[in-house]
Amino acid sequence: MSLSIDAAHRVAVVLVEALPYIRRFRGQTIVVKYGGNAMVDAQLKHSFARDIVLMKLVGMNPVVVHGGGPQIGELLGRLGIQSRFVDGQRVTDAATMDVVEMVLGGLVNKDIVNLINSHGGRAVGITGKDAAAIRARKLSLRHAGDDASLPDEIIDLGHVGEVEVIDTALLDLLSGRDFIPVVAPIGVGADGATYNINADTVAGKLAAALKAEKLMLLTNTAGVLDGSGKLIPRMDAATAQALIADGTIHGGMLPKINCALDAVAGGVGAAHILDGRVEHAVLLEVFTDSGVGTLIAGALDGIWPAS
Ligand SMILES: Nc1ncnc2c1ncn2[C@@H]1O[C@H](COP(=O)(O)OP(=O)(O)O)[C@@H](O)[C@H]1O
Ligand SMILES: CC(=O)N[C@@H](CCC(=O)OP(=O)(O)O)C(=O)O
Repeated sequence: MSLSIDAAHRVAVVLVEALPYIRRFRGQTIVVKYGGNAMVDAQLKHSFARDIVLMKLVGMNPVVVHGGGPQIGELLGRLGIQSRFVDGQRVTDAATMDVVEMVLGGLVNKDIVNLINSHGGRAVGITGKDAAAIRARKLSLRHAGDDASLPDEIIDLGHVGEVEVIDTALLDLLSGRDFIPVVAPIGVGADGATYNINADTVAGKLAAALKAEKLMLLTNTAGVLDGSGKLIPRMDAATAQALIADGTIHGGMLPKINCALDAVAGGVGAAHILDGRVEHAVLLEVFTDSGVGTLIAGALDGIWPAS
């Protein structure tokens, strides 16, 4: 492929404009949670893969964490296994766990690896079992009842896990050797048990463990919306808590906000909730001052301290 002089000139102008951003993020880790529409629409898939490859080429260290809830649901449906969610978490019995591991660690993970590699990247897919990168334990979900004098109800979600510790050795090795890690949100217990973990949660914990400069969570809205449906461009922890309390933030946005808040409290520079329906959402975030979507700033931004 060769460019005309006109096209090459346009490319040169753009590259020069991008230089300050490339310099700023060179050598920095950027964790991207990939899911929602960006993962099913063919055109968006290719634009996402190109963004990740370009980030790597200019010296950033992208680490991709992926979801796959709809894909798991589809195979469970074909197998006639019912799924039930409590607070956005899939109740996971042994048969469901097998399907989750097959779909996330197999189909979805390798599809993303293949996609990135088809655009010239060198992606390596892992689950949290590889090198025991994601050590997990069983999640005990607490539910406060209406009567505050009674103890919280503990809900058993089966093989759903929470992250105990992230071992970054393998991820560091891969990123350091120019590979792009693609991580499926499966954890492993000290006893070798397999755990199904919410992908947003894994992305947040991974970003903190890798001391990432940015955590980007792609979703299917413009970002976090206020009560009248308008995008909130910036948010601090207090505003987020107020919007959760009054119900403006609910459902699938809850784990995203919570993991974004955890990540910035854990030292990640900033977390962004981005519109995965927009082409090149990831690059738009990196190459603009104002950014796109909702920014939850961390201590490194100097806007407010991590709690
Ligand atoms: N305040 C809010 N702003 C934006 N989306 C919200 C808000 N509160 C709840 N949501 C819901 O959260 C959804 C995103 O979560 P989810 O569907 O789990 O995303 P994904 O599949 O991308 O992980 C949105 O589509 C929207 O329905
Ligand atoms: C415990 C739990 O619910 N795990 C999720 C893991 C995948 C995921 O989080 O995928 P999305 O990001 O596409 O929702 C699940 O089983 O669906």
